[in-house]
Amino acid sequence: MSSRLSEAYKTRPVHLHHRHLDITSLQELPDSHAWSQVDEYSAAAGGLRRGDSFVSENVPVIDLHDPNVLQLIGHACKTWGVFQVINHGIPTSLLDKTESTSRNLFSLPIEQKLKASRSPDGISGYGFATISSFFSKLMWSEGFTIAGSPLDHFRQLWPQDYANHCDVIEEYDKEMKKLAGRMMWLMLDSLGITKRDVKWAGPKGKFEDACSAALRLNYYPACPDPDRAMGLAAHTDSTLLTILYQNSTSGLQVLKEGNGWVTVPPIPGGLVVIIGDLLHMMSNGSYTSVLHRAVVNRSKDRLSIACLYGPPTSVQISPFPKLVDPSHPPLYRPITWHEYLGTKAKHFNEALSSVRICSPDDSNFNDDFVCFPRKKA
Ligand SMILES: C=C1C[C@]23C[C@@]1(O)CC[C@H]2[C@@]12CCC[C@@](C)(C(=O)O1)[C@H]2[C@@H]3C(=O)O
Ligand SMILES: O=C(O)CCC(=O)C(=O)O
Ligand SMILES: [Fe+2]
Repeated sequence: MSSRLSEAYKTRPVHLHHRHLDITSLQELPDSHAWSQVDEYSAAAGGLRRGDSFVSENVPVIDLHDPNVLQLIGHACKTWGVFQVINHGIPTSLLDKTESTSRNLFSLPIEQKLKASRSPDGISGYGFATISSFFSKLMWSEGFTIAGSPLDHFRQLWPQDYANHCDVIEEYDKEMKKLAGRMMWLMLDSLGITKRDVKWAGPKGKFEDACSAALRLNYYPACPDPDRAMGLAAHTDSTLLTILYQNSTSGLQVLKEGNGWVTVPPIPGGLVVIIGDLLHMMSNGSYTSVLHRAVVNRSKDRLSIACLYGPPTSVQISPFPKLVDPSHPPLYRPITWHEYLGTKAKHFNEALSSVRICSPDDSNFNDDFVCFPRKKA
């Protein structure tokens, strides 16, 4: 796995002043984890509050063998910014093995997990999501990020049998990167972008070896008071795209205009594809980087594995010239992934609008501020 991504936080360390608490055995929600605002954004998007039931639209499920796959993907990217894929070619056995390694990791004693903690200027290791620093309350989840080789951290976690767990994670990373490269072309194709338009897609034009990815293992224990807790706060991903495996417990929700928060139900063997901020910029705003979050529940724990896929960290990302003309001026200034991760660590959900080109007569200019007002828990 590439370790270039690990450089991104060296100049902008993310200090988290939270104490680690073993939340798995708690019978009550401690004040440190009690959120007063769990339904932010919902009213603005025209939806109901958590717990209210109403019929809403469903996140598209796309069969990658469907003859209309390009149109289906293009439509999903524009209207939802998220979809699920089936017939993607990733063997169920690999998904099962990776889930089993992740479960094994999170079931280790807290002292053991803390031996593999993420450092403030690092990306890899056990610890809170980087966005935790924006909230006064803690999230009801544990996480482990892997960028580059997992070997050093896994040796700390499993001194005896780290090798097998490393093999599983490395195989998963390799397969996910291949699928992400394939998804990239399906999404770009449906925008009319060809290999000639993407100079950094690597020698074979398949994004392989050119792109970086980080894996984030997320674990959400069952929660004694789920309505006042937050598994992972609403955010967009700072990626080109994210491929998410979720086990059979639901919890992922996306914000959809006119519907509010919509649950992405787990489907056997399915994988969720989430458009990130960089693809939003490259498409000049036509593909939506969707605001999403993870909620928790009282009876079941939940596990998800995100492959956060981005371009080579020092390539300038900007709207494709093909998608720009006098009536569609570029909406974003060029930025590298490295710089954008730093911007996200500083501005969180306002990062995207901070990269937006300011034009006084652009009536949409303030849209991002309207959609993503920064909220404290
Ligand atoms: C490459 C990355 C994207 C990410 C920050 C990270 O350095 C590694 C973890 C990623 C993650 C996963 C959970 C949500 C998120 C917002 C976070 O805090 O850590 C994302 C970050 C992101 O997309 O900005
Ligand atoms: O656990 C989930 O469903 C969401 C995880 C996520 O959004 C992330 O890791 O970026
Ligand atoms: Fe995410």
